Amino acid sequence: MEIEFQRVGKKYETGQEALSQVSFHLQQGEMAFLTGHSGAGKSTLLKLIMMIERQSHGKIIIDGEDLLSLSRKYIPFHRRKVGVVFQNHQLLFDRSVFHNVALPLQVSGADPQHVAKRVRAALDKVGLLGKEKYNPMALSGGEQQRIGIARAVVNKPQLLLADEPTGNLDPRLSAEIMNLFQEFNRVGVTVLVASHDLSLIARMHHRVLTLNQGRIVNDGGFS
Ligand SMILES: Nc1ncnc2c1ncn2[C@@H]1O[C@H](COP(=O)(O)OP(=O)(O)OP(=O)(O)O)[C@@H](O)[C@H]1O
Repeated sequence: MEIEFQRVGKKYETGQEALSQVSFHLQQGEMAFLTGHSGAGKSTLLKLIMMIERQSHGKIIIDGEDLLSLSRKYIPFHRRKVGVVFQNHQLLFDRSVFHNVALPLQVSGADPQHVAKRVRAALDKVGLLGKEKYNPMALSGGEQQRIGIARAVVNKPQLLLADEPTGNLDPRLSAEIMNLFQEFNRVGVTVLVASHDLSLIARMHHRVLTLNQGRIVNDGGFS
């Protein structure tokens, strides 16, 4: 899935200008990192892609569609094409690993056999197939994050977004999580990861978009 930002700005109702004149183009199947100081606008940029927020200026084209031209009714369809991973993985601790991963499919009304097949395939990809019946609470932080990733990919999204997905993890687990993203990218998924872990980003050798006070100040490879 292709993403294009053309001079995008976002001003919140509070008057806070979170993004300004942001332009970039992420090709179908590309992987990139988004970095910058706290408050630089990383989460806002991801929220615009997910249509949780709407831009105040400029144009966002995703999968050939101008997001401003999409009506409210279309938002759930748009979101289904995008998998999202958060730092605090937002798991339900009163449900099993299986049910946590199944959630997005159940919301879209898929039949139970299809759900079971997709959930197992997603758990297999993140190395948690043997733990489907566990309560997420019984799993380690790294494993919990992998449940979040399985849930993000269970719909087979063409685009995977992550907001500080390694925030609470040690360096080894963080590298494992990043490798997982890389594997999804290898099979054609477009991946955009917001992170402030510069040393980890440097080791991944992907494109890096750097935000500073809402503006892109660098766009390039990490040398
Ligand atoms: N809903 C909102 N209403 C008003 N201002 C907001 C809102 N969300 C974010 N902001 C402001 O917009 C700016 C960018 O915030 P954003 O969360 O996008 O940054 P970030 O780079 O993701 O930061 P962090 O790494 O701390 O999560 C900040 O000044 C923030 O306070």
